[in-house]
Amino acid sequence: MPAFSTYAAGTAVSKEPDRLFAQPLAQVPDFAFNEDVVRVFPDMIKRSVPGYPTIVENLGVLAAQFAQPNSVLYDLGSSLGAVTQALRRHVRTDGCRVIAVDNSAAMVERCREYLNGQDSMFQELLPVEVIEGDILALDFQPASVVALNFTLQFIAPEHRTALLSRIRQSLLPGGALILSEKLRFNDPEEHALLTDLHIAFKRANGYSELEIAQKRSAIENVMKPDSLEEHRERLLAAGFSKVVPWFQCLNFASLIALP
Ligand SMILES: Nc1ncnc2c1ncn2[C@@H]1O[C@H](C[S@+](CC[C@H]([NH3+])C(=O)[O-])CC(=O)[O-])[C@@H](O)[C@H]1O
Ligand SMILES: O=C(O)C(=O)Cc1ccccc1
Repeated sequence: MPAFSTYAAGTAVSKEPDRLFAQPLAQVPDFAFNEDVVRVFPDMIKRSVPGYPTIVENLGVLAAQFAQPNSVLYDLGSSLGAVTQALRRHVRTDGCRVIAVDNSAAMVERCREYLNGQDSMFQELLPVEVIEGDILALDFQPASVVALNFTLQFIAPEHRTALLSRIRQSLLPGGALILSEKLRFNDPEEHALLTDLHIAFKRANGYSELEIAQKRSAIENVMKPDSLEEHRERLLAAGFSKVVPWFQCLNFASLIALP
């Protein structure tokens, strides 16, 4: 059995530092998961999302509790496959396989390279299929675990309930959806405080005021966070029976939703 200990152990991910927003831009384009982002993505997400390494690693631990024999585990919006790799480190249930899906060609190409690298080193890993496609158009197979790790916030708000309903319908008894998101807060003071603390987190991770401001304007049209209450109501409306938050660090949280 390979001795994995930390995020992405086993296959070296790119260590290129994120300086995408370091120079003043005449006009900040909308954020897109393109080649430039792919090159710096591991550094960007770790320095931007408080609790990200803890969420990813423990998502594997949680998934191992819900995985059912001979079922599919989905990693939706897989980016470079960090969640898929955590599933491979922790899930030992017989006959499970992972389907990772992302609609960014650049992400999918690099993700396949990482996972193929692992496959060639270790034989006993869960089989993985990486699909380049839109999760809104996915034909779901019966699944025991579905991970939406910071992906739903990039889906147009009007499509979110339909997507969650389709996920709910594909979930097997005993399975779970694990949903991680940036949160907004209905209470303006709470929202302002946690936003300021998130900015402090980014500053402490070496981002300048300019980088923070330009990244903020790049994501504001493409990433639309909801409140915890909105998530809970939408998940219940989509047919989930129980919603249990298991992690929050500043304005980033992860929930377990049970069928
Ligand atoms: N409609 C869509 N269909 C498929 N993929 C999509 C869609 N919309 C966006 N994406 C993809 O969702 C991913 C969101 S990043 C997930 C991090 C990863 N889960 C991680 O744990 O490292 C979150 C972040 O960067 O904050 C990107 O790779 C998009 O291409
Ligand atoms: O950077 C931010 O402010 C975020 O909210 C998180 C994020 C992380 C990576 C890509 C897009 C957004």
